[in-house]
Amino acid sequence: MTQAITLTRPDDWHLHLRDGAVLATTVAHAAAQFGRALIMPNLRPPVTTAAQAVAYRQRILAAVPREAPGSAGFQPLMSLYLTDNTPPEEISLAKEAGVVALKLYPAGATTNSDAGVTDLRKTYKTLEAMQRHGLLLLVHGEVTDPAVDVFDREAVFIDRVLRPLRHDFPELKVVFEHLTTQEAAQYVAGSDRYTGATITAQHLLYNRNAIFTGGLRPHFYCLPVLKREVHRLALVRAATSGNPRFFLGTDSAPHAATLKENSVCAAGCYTAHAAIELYAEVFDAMNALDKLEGFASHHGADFYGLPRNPQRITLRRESWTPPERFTFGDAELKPLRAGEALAWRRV
Ligand SMILES: NC(=O)N[C@@H](CC(=O)O)C(=O)O
Ligand SMILES: [Zn+2]
Ligand SMILES: [Zn+2]
Repeated sequence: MTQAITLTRPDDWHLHLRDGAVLATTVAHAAAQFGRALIMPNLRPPVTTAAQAVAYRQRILAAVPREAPGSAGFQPLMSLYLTDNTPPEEISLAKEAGVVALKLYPAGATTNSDAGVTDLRKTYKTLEAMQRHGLLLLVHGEVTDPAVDVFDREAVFIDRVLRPLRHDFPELKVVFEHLTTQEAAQYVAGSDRYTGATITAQHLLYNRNAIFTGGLRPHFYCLPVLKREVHRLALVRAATSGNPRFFLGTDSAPHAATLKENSVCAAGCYTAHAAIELYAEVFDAMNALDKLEGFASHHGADFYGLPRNPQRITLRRESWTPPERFTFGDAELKPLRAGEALAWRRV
């Protein structure tokens, strides 16, 4: 049995840090393991301009714990929230400001998506500018049509939105975020080098039974929602296949515990406290620890056209139990697997 593995410092290509006092917790967790993270713009109000992204980046950098070994070099990569009205001129400003991507939230699809896109046609001039300037489009891939079953919304998105988009913008780099279905994994595996995808730890570790074990478990509720076992297995095969289209994006999405343990539970799982450890469990279970570095540390950087991180991290096979809760501003945050043992530990 492998007792330790050393890999290139990984990156998180899909991360929610939120803003304000909670950055002390969310940034510290991410910076401790990741070299870079692609920061999601769904704040309230959303990050829609280059100037807002630059200011948000400064607030994140100010929260990096400089004294913690390995954390000091943490680099947040910024994205803008695409709206029906994002002017094409904002794209060159974004490019100059170092913004790397725009995020498509179909209006109403997920947390803080009410300012999202109502009709992709309205954004075509902006998408053209993105294709021209080499900014990526990151998509929350679910339709919002109330007639479509919640568990089918990702698969329907592929046909209704993604295929036409790919046809109209063949050289726009698109990341299909947080895959949850076999259909999505197959679609990405069969597409060209302009399409990539992130996969979260929770979608690799759990199927939808986790939400209902012995009662309703809000901390397993995220969007897109966990699916059947056949889908989980398809995602595990994709992640451990070595295919460079698939890479790590935790979608760690913190919400105050009171908003999770609520009659209307907020969508999002918090995994940033032990993300690489959770992924290691999955790869280990598949006897595929040799594929972890590609998925976690190489494929995403290559897809984004950025250098791989020069630093390395080491994980040891050692059981440890993360805390039940973290401080989250003046609230509490309950992480995935709170108080449950993990098999791998960062050295
Ligand atoms: N994944 C989630 O369930 N929630 C995310 C939004 C998102 O990534 O869709 C959040 O911001 O809370
Ligand atoms: Zn999403
Ligand atoms: Zn997300």
